[in-house]
Amino acid sequence: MRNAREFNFDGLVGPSHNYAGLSFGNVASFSNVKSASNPKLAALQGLAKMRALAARGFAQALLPPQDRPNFRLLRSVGFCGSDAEVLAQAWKASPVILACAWSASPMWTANAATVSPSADSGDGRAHFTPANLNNKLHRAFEHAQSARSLRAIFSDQRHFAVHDALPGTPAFGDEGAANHTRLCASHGAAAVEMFVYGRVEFDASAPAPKRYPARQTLEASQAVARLHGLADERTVYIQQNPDVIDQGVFHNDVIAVGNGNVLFYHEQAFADEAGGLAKLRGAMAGVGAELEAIRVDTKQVSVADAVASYLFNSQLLSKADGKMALVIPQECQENAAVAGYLQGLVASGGAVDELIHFDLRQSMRNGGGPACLRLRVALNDAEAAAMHQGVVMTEALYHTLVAWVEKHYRDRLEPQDLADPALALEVHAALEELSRILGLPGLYDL
Ligand SMILES: NCCC[C@H](NC(=O)CCC(=O)O)C(=O)O
Repeated sequence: MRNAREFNFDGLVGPSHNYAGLSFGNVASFSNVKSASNPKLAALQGLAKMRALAARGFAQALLPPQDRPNFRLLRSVGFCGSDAEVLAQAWKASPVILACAWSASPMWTANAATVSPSADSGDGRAHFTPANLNNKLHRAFEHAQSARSLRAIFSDQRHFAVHDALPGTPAFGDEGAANHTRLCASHGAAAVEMFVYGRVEFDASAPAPKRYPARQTLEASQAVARLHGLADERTVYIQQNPDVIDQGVFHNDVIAVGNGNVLFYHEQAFADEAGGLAKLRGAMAGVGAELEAIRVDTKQVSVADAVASYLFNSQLLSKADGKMALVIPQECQENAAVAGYLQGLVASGGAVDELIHFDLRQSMRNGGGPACLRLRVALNDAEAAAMHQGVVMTEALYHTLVAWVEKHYRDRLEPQDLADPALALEVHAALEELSRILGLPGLYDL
């Protein structure tokens, strides 16, 4: 695969972004439950990141938000009547189910799908498997629109295959690219695909967390690898350390990030660090790449500081000069241990020589950092030309979307606002206009 570039598809934050405390095991989601959110600011913060990275020459695109509230979900669990009546009944009977139907969680596109570029797959096409996200009610229905959006953008079946999500049952718990990393010599070269799982459904003796749920199973990772036709010798499965899941590391991308031949990770990330790295090194030798492991010790940065600052939920981006930039949330600079560590990292002469930081506070308060907000899709020139162009970030699209956000988004949402039928009408109007802006007329089933 020549001339490949890695596109980052950031989630455009939807107009119903709110703090509902829906993600047990995600510390930020739980600590900010029922506080007031600012959807307008959230969307503008996300757009500012996309614009800045596009302006730096990184390939940048977006995935659209999803239709909310999810009336199909609300009606399927017995709320009935007009839309306004459905909202009123749900608010009275179960505000938490109502919040699930409103969640803007599709903004975290690292969980939208797992992606295997054409250089890795069995049939020379780029493969996408939307994640079923079945561990959480508010996320378990995202895959239908994720598949629809991906099929609209990657519609050319000569180049792309978008699968259906895995069966939505605990054995196949799948959280997408948040637990998946490619390690390779360059984006266009065949890579080793590393899948990190939290538990094994059919092996009761395998370690598992005790306090918080493990959302990704080995069985799901293996199924995705099969669907994508990945070669066994280039596929590595590594178990996440169950103790860090119990400390709030609900996805591997909260404690490790990889890019090119670099794996940046915390010493406690994996159940068997030495064994996992040996498997990676062996597989990478087969694709002519040598692993550069950047290991952060607990005495440098504790797991608690990693979770609070989201140091590892950063984007590692390859620059034209061969070095890498680390895209971090500003919380990293507000944490003394992490800020000190990062200063040393960029001064060390290693792969990472630049820090780019963003204010993503609105998303961070729900446990989503820079890496959660993006889905990586490595594409060669022919594939990049074949995908829908209306989602590629440009200065013009940025300004159009800022005006669209200013027109349609509220700057404050509190729990009781989710019972307001006017909000549902506002969201529909916004999404209808968005599908026109993006040039995707059939994007939503409105
Ligand atoms: N990759 C980051 C995902 C963050 C996401 N948070 C949430 O869904 C919080 C929603 C809320 O509590 O309102 C999650 O935990 O899956």
